[in-house]
Amino acid sequence: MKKIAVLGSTGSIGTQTLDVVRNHSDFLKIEVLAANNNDELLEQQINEFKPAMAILHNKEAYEKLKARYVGETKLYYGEEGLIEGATTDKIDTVVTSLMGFAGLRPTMRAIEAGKNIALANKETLVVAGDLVMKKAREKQIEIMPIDSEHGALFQCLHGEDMNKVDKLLVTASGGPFRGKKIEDLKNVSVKQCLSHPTWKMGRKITIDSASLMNKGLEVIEAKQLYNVDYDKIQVVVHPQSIIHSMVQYVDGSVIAQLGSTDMRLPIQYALTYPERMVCPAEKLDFWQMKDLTFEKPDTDTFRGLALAYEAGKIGGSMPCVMNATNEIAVEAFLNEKISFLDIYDIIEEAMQSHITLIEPELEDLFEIDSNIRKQVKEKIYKC
Ligand SMILES: NC(=O)C1=CN([C@@H]2O[C@H](COP(=O)(O)OP(=O)(O)OC[C@H]3O[C@@H](n4cnc5c(N)ncnc54)[C@H](OP(=O)(O)O)[C@@H]3O)[C@@H](O)[C@H]2O)C=CC1
Ligand SMILES: CC(=O)[C@@H](O)[C@H](O)COP(=O)(O)O
Ligand SMILES: [Mn+2]
Repeated sequence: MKKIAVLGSTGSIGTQTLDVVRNHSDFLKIEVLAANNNDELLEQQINEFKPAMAILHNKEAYEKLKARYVGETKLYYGEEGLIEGATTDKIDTVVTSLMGFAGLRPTMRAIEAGKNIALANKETLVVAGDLVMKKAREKQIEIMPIDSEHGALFQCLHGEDMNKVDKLLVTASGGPFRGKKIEDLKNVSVKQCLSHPTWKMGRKITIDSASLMNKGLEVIEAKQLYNVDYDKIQVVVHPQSIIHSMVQYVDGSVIAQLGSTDMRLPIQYALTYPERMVCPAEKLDFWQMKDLTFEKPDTDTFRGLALAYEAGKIGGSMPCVMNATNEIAVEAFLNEKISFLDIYDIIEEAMQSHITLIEPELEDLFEIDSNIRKQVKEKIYKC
């Protein structure tokens, strides 16, 4: 029985992870659940899965739940609580389905405690991939990708010699504004940005998909997971999102992984690997399938991808700066404080004024992240 902590159990990936566990309860057991604010949904999850521990990051939400809860699950709060949940002896695997930089410390502490990671929280690898991967090697734990592209790459690379890889081909839907030009994007609304053409996801990643920043974060995530140079990672726009990614080998062969747009498939594979188990995700029907098409990304219009390649190639503390700025800018866009195109300008400005720290330690990254957030918030909310 695999014993699991789900950090971010009330979100898009978290709830789909619980569905996977529901379907394979003979193989997977939830021992820890954690969320930020959503005490009501967390309580329902506690009642269904009866974990040993549950955590709410937000203390007020924890106090509300604590006041009414009478069951046996132990309740915790705050970052301390998250770390307790990510490192407890009661689990062997942590699903990191939290959103953003908040995932970094619990993930790192889980690795230090020898837990395997099923990783959805790409921001962790973007900000501190060198340190995280080094610690994972030291502790000999597995980091299994949940992100659909990286799960696909894992399958396409499986058993192959990395020296024979010519390119990782990371597919992108292109988002809701594919084909649009800068002029068309000046006044796009939050609602327009949140209507992703193929995937149903949390709000932050959906905005990242619209700006192509999600693809940029994924390029850095791929570099960290598979140790391939940036010039060997190519993004291919594939609007149907049927091919989740591909690997081109030196002989010209391309191996692709295909599937329906249902995250339960990569989540389940990350949790049951090397087993393949039945999954309720819709099966592809090649008799019904229409065209599969491919395009080059327009990085002049959707600058998120270009900024991420730049940050990734510079390395050190630069991806941390890009990520922190993006998180604050996306939040401000969702709160209608800035326009969609402002997101790019804010990130670019922060990157230009940052002096890169070449080999940052974890605590350096926490300090840089916190300072950048403060600076960017001051700029956005003053004007
Ligand atoms: N959604 C998807 O299909 C995909 C997502 N990912 C990645 O997975 C991660 C999660 O995305 P998604 O599920 O869409 O996000 P959601 O916004 O839907 O969910 C985020 C979850 O994290 C919780 N959370 C946020 N901050 C904290 C915190 N400080 N402590 C504890 N819990 C916290 C939220 O709790 P609460 O509900 O209480 O706010 C919620 O459960 C992101 O890194 C994303 O890039 C990757 C590939 C696909
Ligand atoms: C489902 C998943 O893995 C998302 O990260 C997805 O890739 C987002 O779609 P885009 O290709 O539009 O960024
Ligand atoms: Mn993805």
